[in-house]
Amino acid sequence: MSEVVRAPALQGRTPVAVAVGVLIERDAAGREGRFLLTSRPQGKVYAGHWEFPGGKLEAGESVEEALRRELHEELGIDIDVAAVQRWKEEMFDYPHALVRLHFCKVFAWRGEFEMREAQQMAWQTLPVQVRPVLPGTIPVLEWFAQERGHAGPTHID
Ligand SMILES: Nc1nc2c([nH]c(=O)n2[C@H]2C[C@H](O)[C@@H](COP(=O)(O)OP(=O)(O)OP(=O)(O)O)O2)c(=O)[nH]1
Repeated sequence: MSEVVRAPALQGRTPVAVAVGVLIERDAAGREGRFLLTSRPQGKVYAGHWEFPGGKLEAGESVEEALRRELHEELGIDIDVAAVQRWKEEMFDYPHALVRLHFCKVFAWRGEFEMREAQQMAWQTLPVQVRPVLPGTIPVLEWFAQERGHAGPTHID
């Protein structure tokens, strides 16, 4: 994926805004544990690559509203917009699009997981065992490594 640029020269292009949900399990003491990855469905770019669930904002939507809609559409779960915690933003220049990823932490959801786009899901810790991971997902794994004091690889190439 050498053509993917993490810090692009923008050249006047407007990035596509994407809301990304980092669903994290917490223990009784509030310590963060496993996080959810899903595979990109067939028919999409990077089909089969693992990522955090989410998708593009529609007109007039906030990041939180888009995330609520996407998680419902893709996974069948419901979240409260007010409980979404903005975490980080990252821009990626893919061959198919320039995207601005709005990564949000989500700790609470309702409903049973249902893979509505025939994707797969996997609860993971570092190092991530599923592969291949989408390039735009790797920074998140690095942020987790920093937060958690994890040394060594974050995923398998
Ligand atoms: N969902 C998600 N998208 C990511 C991540 N990292 C990353 O670079 N992306 C990129 C891939 C895509 O170019 C874009 C998300 O677009 P998408 O095609 O999944 O969005 P969508 O569900 O709205 O798709 P569609 O309606 O256009 O079919 O963001 C990530 O961790 N999660």
